[in-house]
Amino acid sequence: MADRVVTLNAGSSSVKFALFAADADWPRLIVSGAVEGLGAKPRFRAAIVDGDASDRPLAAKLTHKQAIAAIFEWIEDAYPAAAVSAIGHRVVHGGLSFAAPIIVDAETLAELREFIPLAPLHQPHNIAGIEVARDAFPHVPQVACFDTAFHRGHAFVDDAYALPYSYYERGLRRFGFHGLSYEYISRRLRTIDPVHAEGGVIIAHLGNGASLCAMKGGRSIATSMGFSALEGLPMGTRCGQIDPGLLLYLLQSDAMTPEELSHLLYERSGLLGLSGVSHDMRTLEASEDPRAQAAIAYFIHRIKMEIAALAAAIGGFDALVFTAGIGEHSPRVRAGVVEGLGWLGLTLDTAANSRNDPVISAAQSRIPVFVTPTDEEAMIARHTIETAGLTAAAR
Ligand SMILES: Nc1ncnc2c1ncn2[C@@H]1O[C@H](COP(=O)(O)OP(=O)(O)O)[C@@H](O)[C@H]1O
Ligand SMILES: CC(=O)OP(=O)(O)O
Ligand SMILES: [Mg+2]
Repeated sequence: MADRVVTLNAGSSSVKFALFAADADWPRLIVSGAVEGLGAKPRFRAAIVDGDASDRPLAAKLTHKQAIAAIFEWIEDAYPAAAVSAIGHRVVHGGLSFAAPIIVDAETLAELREFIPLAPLHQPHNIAGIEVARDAFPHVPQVACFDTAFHRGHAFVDDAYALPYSYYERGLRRFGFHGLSYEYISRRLRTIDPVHAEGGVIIAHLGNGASLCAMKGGRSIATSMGFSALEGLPMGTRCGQIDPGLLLYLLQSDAMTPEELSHLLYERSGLLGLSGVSHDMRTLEASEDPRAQAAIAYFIHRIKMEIAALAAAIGGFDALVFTAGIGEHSPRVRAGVVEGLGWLGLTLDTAANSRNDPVISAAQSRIPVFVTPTDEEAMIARHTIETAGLTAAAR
């Protein structure tokens, strides 16, 4: 039987998982699922490809570790014969040290813990995933796949903050995130539109976390996120671009503690903070509250501004791609962005946009606009198969 690979993608309130077979040119999905609603009303759901689906509530106070343990129990129950050959983890921060996927050992795990303050919504849960997986499958390689890796190799001007140079040398620089998603889209675009894929491409990954990536020849040149996953676009609960002077003001004049400030910026800001209604775009779009509408308008405005800035970083672009929850499913946000960039030569096909078609630009648009579903799980599986050396055995 072909090797089996499990992937884990642990975020602030959910843990997504998947089981893949390593028996083709590209990982073949067998089952995908998630524990969602952690901290509120957690649910477990799983769907077997061409098979049954399950969806059930879980205990209210479930921790991330317990959620991950429940996922492994389910996999072992559902697939007792499926020897798992490797487990791949999305790890959002790899700092300066990790520019490619690696098999995790005790030393790397200790190093990954050092990045927890740089990604407090993700890194602790990513590490918990590795720990639980190691306990459940002690003899199976655990592969860490980094969100930051795709962006390593940026030029100094796209990597630096204008602090004293010694800070740059210490690693206080712009890392960028969502790299597994960008890498996947970069590969997909090569099959969808090979000509434009080699040119300047801007990808808008608009999910709960949101960022933009400017690529050339399929490689990341610049991105809107920086040292942490706070910079750039406003997000579900994160602030995005902000004046550092304002943070100093909150620390000094409001006497906020660093913990309070962190909570404000990561969990009480963004769409939730502006609207006072929700972090969730679907809820905001359905709301008649003027603040919900203002939050959407702000989101669209910042996306337009950041796209124009990234366009300057790569000397103009030949294609725009929308992906992730909002990018794939919100005609309203995409219309706001594309119509707002009409001066750059983008023209929307309104009907195609309302259908979430793969191409939403009009025939006369100078720049084509795509809607492409992302697949971080498949990218993790691919890296895991390669890093754990399963490819040759599987083919
Ligand atoms: N049909 C839709 N219309 C508008 N927004 C949507 C739709 N479906 C999903 N979204 C939004 O996508 C976001 C979640 O994106 P997703 O990529 O799943 O996030 P995560 O970062 O948790 O992986 C939420 O704001 C959600 O409301
Ligand atoms: C890095 C990041 O923001 O990830 P997510 O979109 O999964 O929250
Ligand atoms: Mg995500």
